[in-house]
Amino acid sequence: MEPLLDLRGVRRRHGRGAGAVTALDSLTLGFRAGTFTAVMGPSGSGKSTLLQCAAGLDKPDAGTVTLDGAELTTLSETELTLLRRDRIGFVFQSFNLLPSLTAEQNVALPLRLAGRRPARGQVRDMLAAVGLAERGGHRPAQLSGGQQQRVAIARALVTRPTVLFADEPTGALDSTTGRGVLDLMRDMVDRHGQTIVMVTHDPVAAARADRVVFLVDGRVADDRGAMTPQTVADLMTGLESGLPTGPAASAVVLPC
Ligand SMILES: Nc1ncnc2c1ncn2[C@@H]1O[C@H](COP(=O)(O)OP(=O)(O)OP(=O)(O)O)[C@@H](O)[C@H]1O
Repeated sequence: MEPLLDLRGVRRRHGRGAGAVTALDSLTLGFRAGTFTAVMGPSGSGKSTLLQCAAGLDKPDAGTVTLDGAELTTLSETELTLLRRDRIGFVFQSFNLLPSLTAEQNVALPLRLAGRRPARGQVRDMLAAVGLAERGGHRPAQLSGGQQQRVAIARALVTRPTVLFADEPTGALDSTTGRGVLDLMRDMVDRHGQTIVMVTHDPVAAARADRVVFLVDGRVADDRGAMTPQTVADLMTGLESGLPTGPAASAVVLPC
């Protein structure tokens, strides 16, 4: 099966001259429809840059990013804006809800920005799908962190995006609340065939995914199917110390 999202030879450098940093180094990765992928790696390994390039929020210096047949790197700014608006959902660690709007208004925002009047019940159904049917009239300050992240997920999904990107979606939540948000994302994949790519530092979160991709220095150091939290943690320890450890050690490809 062709990947729904395909990055080929993606290179992204930040800064100029001697201080320039290679965040992504000829990275090639494909993501199939209806799968939940976790992206892990040491700090500075390029995880956020990967998400930003894949979501059309940042432009690679070289290589291609293709989303459902559309080659992002060839699109004009206007075309890219429309593609991001209609086909990409993004969830951040810090929720990024508008504080003056109710949960319902926050969820309706992407539709309104697209000039679309939400269909009757569309926003309420989305809030119900994330377990917040009764909270539509609440403002973010009246909701817990976990509830705010659910609103952010509802807002990201209301346009029925091709891919949902999540950058540390549980990073600001306690473990119980975080588990609830992960249950929700898992459910979106299992029941609705949503494609999700999530950056996380948390082995427990990564273990909820179908696949775990490990980055080191902007390259894929390992790429696995579903893993246990312990195996993820062992692999991460090996990558962070620069030495392979644990049962997964034989598959770790360390950078030269
Ligand atoms: N706007 C920027 N300007 C300069 N350097 C940047 C910029 N964004 C990222 N970098 C550098 O690019 C590299 C990759 O950064 P990135 O944020 O993608 O890594 P990350 O794996 O998401 O890190 P973390 O886990 O700490 O969030 C790092 O060395 C970072 O310092």
